[in-house]
Amino acid sequence: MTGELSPIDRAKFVAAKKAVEFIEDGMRVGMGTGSTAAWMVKCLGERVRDEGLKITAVPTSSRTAKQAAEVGIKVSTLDEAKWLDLTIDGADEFDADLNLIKGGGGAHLQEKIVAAASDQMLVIADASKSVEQLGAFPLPVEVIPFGGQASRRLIEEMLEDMDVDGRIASLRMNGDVPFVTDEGNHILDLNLRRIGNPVALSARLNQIPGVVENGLFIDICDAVVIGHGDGRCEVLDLSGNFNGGSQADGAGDNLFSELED
Ligand SMILES: O=C[C@H](O)[C@H](O)[C@H](O)COP(=O)(O)O
Repeated sequence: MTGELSPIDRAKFVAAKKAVEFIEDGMRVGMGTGSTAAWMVKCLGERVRDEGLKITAVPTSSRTAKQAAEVGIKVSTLDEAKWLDLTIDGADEFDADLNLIKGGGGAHLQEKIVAAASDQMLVIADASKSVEQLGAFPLPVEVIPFGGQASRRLIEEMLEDMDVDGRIASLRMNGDVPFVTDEGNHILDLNLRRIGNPVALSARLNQIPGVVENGLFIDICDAVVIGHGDGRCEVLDLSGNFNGGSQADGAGDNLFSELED
């Protein structure tokens, strides 16, 4: 099955496989959204099926809920679970402080709510997501459809005031119509190129009335499992909970060779 994977999918797979090893029986687990998180859902489904692992699983999107059902994972809502032990999710970019850009798939609102309600957030990513400075990936901002033009103008004025590089907010489209999130909102993508002060930018964006949430995850992520195309993975852990505190451990692990079917 995994033998036909491209290097990028192999990297996502090994990161996901490694991450689900941290899930223990009885845990309440948040399941992220996206192509990397989809591997995690698949690997988790295998543990549920093969080991009888018992978990409370909370999806971060309708897409993930559907994938979970397909692999036999019963899902709960965050309100039913009340609080989570661990959330595993992908990211569009991460920096050395483990600040993130998320929302490339438009799911960052539910993802941020779920991650914030978790004791730990573990990100899974291929090595290309590692950046020195956030911002090359367009920053997603979820806005309510009402007054969308005014919100866009307020965002662009705020970007000008902050003197950032790119000041255009592009409405994300789905063919000929605006993309609609699970919460019925729209997404504006900010082409900033580099984000000098993510803390200030995030705070100012969220002060704009029509903004629901932006895709900057600051001080939320505890560790990143980084997958490589050759099957190696490593854990960048600032929390000490995932590899005993070293910053990059397991760089020599080749999970892919162990796991190839
Ligand atoms: O809205 C989508 C999520 O934030 C994803 O986790 C993020 O875009 C990364 O997705 P992928 O794993 O497909 O690159």
